[in-house]
Amino acid sequence: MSHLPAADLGPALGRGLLSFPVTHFRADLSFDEAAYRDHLAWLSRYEVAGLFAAGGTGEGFSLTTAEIDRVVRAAVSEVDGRVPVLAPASAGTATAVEQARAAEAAGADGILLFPPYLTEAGQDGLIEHVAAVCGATSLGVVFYNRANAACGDVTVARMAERCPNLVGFKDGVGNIETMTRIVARLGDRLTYIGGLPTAETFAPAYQALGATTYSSAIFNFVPEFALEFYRAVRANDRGTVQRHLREFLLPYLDLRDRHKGYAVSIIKAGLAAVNRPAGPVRPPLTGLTDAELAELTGLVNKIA
Ligand SMILES: O=C([O-])C(=O)C[C@H](O)[C@@H](O)C(=O)[O-]
Repeated sequence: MSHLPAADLGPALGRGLLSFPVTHFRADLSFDEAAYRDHLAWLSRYEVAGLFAAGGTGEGFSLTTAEIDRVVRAAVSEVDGRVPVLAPASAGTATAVEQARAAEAAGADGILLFPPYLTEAGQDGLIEHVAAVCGATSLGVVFYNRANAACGDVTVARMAERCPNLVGFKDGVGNIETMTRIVARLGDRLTYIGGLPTAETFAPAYQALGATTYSSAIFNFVPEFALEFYRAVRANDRGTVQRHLREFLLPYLDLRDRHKGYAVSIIKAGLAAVNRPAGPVRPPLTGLTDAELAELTGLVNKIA
């Protein structure tokens, strides 16, 4: 099975917007592969630089390893080589290693390495975690800096030195000094990805820090708007960026911030709002109320 060489993955991702599709569930919360594939086929009309299957927006944290494998295989087959497909490696080191190997066998082009759950860890432990996963695969690996895997510049430099196939750094923390330090220290060695919830909000600032791309969850349900916003950011078109922030993104954030976990739930609600339902979210997430869904539908209709 041919994969994108690890050295080519980072530059490829840096060239356009990144898609993080939701994972479709039936009413009984089982994976609805047909609906998922249909969604990817619909999104394939729009140009992106990479697709991250079963990411955070894809509720990868609520899937079993066997389900992740099914979702990744469905994505690989549906995308059919048009753009790189990245698969998650998550949880503790042993599970993440297993998932990285399974992703390579499934034909994915890269790995998004999530923070290990629950336990706190020091910087040396995080380096060992990353080295174990990178060492288990020939695929390019993007490190997801967030929660209990937040790293400083020296740590990231040590990871990059030790792991030639560590190709990307996706930031979900939002510390400007740390990002500045990392980009100054590592330069072009890594591709930098804005990866905070509703990454559009931070995109102009992240571009100034060196991130040419970001993960877009809203691309799931307003793909044209998401791409227009991305192009405006890349072109430094501040007028368009600020208008889109005022007209859609800021009221959207107000709705998203009403409840913990809504950063993901609101994406499935958005799909319901555009008549492309993706089913419920799995616990521990909860769905939006009917009134909130109506508000979101109103917002989406304003930019349609
Ligand atoms: O795994 C994920 O879904 C993410 O990394 C985060 C989202 O795509 C985030 O950037 C967003 O909500 O736009």
